[in-house]
Amino acid sequence: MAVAQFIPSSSSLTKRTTLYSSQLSQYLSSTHKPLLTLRRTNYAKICCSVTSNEVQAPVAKQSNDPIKKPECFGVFCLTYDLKAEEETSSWKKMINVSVSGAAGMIANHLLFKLASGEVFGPDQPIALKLLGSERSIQALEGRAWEQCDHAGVAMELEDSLFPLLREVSIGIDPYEVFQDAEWALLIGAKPRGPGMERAGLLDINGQIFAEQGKALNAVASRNVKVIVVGNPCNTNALICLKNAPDIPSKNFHALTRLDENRAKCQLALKAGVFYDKVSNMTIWGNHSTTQVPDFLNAKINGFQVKEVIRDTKWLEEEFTEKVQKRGGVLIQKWGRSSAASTAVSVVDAIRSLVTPTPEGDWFSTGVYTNGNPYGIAEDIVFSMPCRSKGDGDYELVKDVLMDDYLRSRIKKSEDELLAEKRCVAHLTGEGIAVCDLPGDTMLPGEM
Ligand SMILES: NC(=O)C1=CN([C@@H]2O[C@H](COP(=O)(O)OP(=O)(O)OC[C@H]3O[C@@H](n4cnc5c(N)ncnc54)[C@H](OP(=O)(O)O)[C@@H]3O)[C@@H](O)[C@H]2O)C=CC1
Ligand SMILES: O=C([O-])CC(=O)C(=O)O
Repeated sequence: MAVAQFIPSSSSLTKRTTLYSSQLSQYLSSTHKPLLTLRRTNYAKICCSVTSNEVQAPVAKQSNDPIKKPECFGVFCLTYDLKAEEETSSWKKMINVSVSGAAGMIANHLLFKLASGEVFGPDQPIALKLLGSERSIQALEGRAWEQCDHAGVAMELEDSLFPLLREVSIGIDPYEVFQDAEWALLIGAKPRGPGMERAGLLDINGQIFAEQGKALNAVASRNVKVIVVGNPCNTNALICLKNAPDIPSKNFHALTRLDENRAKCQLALKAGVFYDKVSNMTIWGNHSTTQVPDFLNAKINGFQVKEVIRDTKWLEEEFTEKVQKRGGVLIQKWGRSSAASTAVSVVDAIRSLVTPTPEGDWFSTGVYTNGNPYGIAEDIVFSMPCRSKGDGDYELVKDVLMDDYLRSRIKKSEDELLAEKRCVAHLTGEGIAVCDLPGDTMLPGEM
C-alpha cells in the first residue's frame, strides 16, 4: 500500500520517494491479541515485615501450564488475602502507566525505576502496562529468553520484589495496553537503518504514532500525559496528538530532557562546578542537531552563564555542537544509542511534572506551540522552557531573554520542524505530504 507521495522540491538535497507500509501494517494489524495480566494483590504486605498471623496463606492461582495459558506466571499469579492494611492504607490510588518499546534498551532501564517508586513517589502504587510486538512478546514474558537477545522483563520485574508494583500486563494491542492509561511513555520506534532516508523514518515511525494516538484517544484516561521518546520524537508527538483530538494537545511531550541534561553537564565541566549548580537550562526546538542549548538564559551558581564562561566562541560553537551531537558520540562509543541516560531523563521529565519546579528555575520539554509567547510558529511540537506546580500540568516561562543569535538558531529548528510536519501531512490529516527536508536534518545520534 502506498501511503505517501513525496513531491520533490527545488532543493537538490531532497529526493522523490514513495513509501510503502506493508511491513508496518503487518506489525500494527496484529491487534486484539490476548493481554497477559500479571497481578499481585497486596504484594507489598508480603515484602514488608508483618506479623505472621496477619498474613494468611497465599491463595495460589497458578495455571497448570503457564505457557499455554499465559494469564499470569510466577509470583504475579498469587493472590494474597491480607487483613492488615496499615502499610498500604496510606498509599495513593494506583496509577496506570503504559510503556511502548517495553523490550527495548531504554525501557529496560526505565521500567525498574518506575517500579521502584523513585519516579512517582514511595506511596504511589503503579500498574505497568507493557506494549510489545509479536516478536518481542517472548522477551517481555521471559518465556524464550534462552533464544532471545532481550532480557525477560517480566521475570526481572518479578525478581525485583518491588512493593509498589501492583500489576504488570503485557500486550501487543495498543487499544488494550493503553486502556485507562494515566501516563503513556512511548519509546518503541524503528531506528534509522543504513541507506534509509529520514523521510522514510518519519513515515514508518509516524504511522506507529498515528495508530497509538488513535488508541490513546479511544481508551486512555482523558487526562493522560504522553511522553514521546521514539525518534523523530517532536514530529511523532505532533502526529500522536493530531490523532487524539479528545485529549488536550497540551498533554503531549517530546523528550528533550536528555539534551537539557547533556547541556548542563558540558557547562558544569567548562565552569569547573558540579552540575547541580547549573540551572535555567533551556533546549529550544527539535530533538535533532538543530536543537538550541540556550546559554543566554542558563545560570551557573545563580549567575548568567556568560558572566561565568566569558568565551562566547566556545559557547556558540563548541558547546552548542557538543550538545547537538552528543548522541552520535555516544553511539560511536557504545555501538547503540544512549539508553540508561535516556531512561534517567524520562524520570527527570516525569518528576518535573509531578513535583513543583524549584523557585526561579525551569525545565525543558517538547510541547505544542499554540499560544506560545516567543513568536514560534503554531501547531508544531517544540522544546521550550516550562514550569510546573507538580500537578502533571505546566506553564511556559514568559520571562526569558532573546538575542539575534538565539532567535536565528531557534528559527532554523522551527524551519526544520515545519518541514517535518509537511512531510507527515498524510498522518496528521492535513492532506498530501510534501517532503522537502533541509539537507542537514539529522537526529542527535546521526553523524
Ligand atoms: N528522545 C530522546 O532523547 C531519545 C530517543 N531515542 C529513541 O528511542 C527509541 C527507542 O530506543 P531504544 O530503546 O534504545 O531502542 P531498541 O531498539 O532497544 O528498542 C526499540 C523498541 O522499539 C520497538 N519497535 C516498535 N516498532 C518498531 C519497528 N517498526 N521496528 C523496530 N522496532 C520497533 C521494538 O519493539 P519490539 O521489541 O516490541 O519489536 C523495540 O523494542 C528510538 O527511536 C531512539 O532513537 C533514543 C535516545 C534518546
Ligand atoms: O539519535 C538517536 O537515535 C539517539 C538520540 O536521540 C540521542 O542520543 O539523543
